[in-house]
Amino acid sequence: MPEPDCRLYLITPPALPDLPGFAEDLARALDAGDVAALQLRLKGAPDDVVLRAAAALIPVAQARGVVVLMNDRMDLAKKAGCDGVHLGQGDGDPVAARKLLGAEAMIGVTCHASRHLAMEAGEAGADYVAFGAFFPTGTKETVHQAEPEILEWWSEMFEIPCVAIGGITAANCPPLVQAGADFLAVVGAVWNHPEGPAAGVRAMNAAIASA
Ligand SMILES: Cc1ncc(COP(=O)(O)OP(=O)(O)O)c(N)n1
Ligand SMILES: Cc1nc(C(=O)O)sc1CCOP(=O)(O)O
Ligand SMILES: [Mg+2]
Repeated sequence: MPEPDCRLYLITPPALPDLPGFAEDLARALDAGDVAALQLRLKGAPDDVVLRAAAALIPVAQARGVVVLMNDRMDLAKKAGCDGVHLGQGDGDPVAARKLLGAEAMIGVTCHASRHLAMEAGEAGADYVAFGAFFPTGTKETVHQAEPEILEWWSEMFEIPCVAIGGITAANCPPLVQAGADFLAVVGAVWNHPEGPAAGVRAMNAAIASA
């Protein structure tokens, strides 16, 4: 099947108290539909916990053609054998990440709601720029609010893909898809879906396809 223009980018819940159980949930979620990428985002977890999670989850994702990015930490991305890293504005330099992880690595950069940050990230060699938060979210305290116009502007001006993030659900995502988001990054819409994560992936895929 051809890949859709806009794809789902899944981020792990902030903590994984039952790693074997989560690995099974992840496999079921990825088997339920189209997911382009998985980000390991275990905020505040010790390095050994993150590396153990990576060792359990990377094979599940990669076996299904899903690329795996480490959040925040280019050093752990390298150690764990991730396909790339997602860097926030305080998480390190994309140029240094490229040097460490190599030409094939996927490097994403948080740009909040800033055209300037996005152009800077593009010049630094980012493989995607991420804008958000588009909607209120219970996953993280956010201070920046983005509007769909920034996706429209970016996708008209630049070839580098853009990711939309923050409170995105099947119900509210159509304007982001229509504005040109290449990826929708979600936590709650999948992991907190009332019928389970597989249903969450199916709902997001259906909403993207009909947007
Ligand atoms: C795809 C994607 N976009 C944005 C973020 C946020 O990154 P950051 O601002 O560094 O915040 P934390 O995620 O580290 O709390 C992201 N993780 N992924
Ligand atoms: C990790 C993250 N970064 C954001 C940003 O705005 O940069 S919003 C966010 C949380 C995304 O989780 P959910 O899909 O549950 O809202
Ligand atoms: Mg970060």
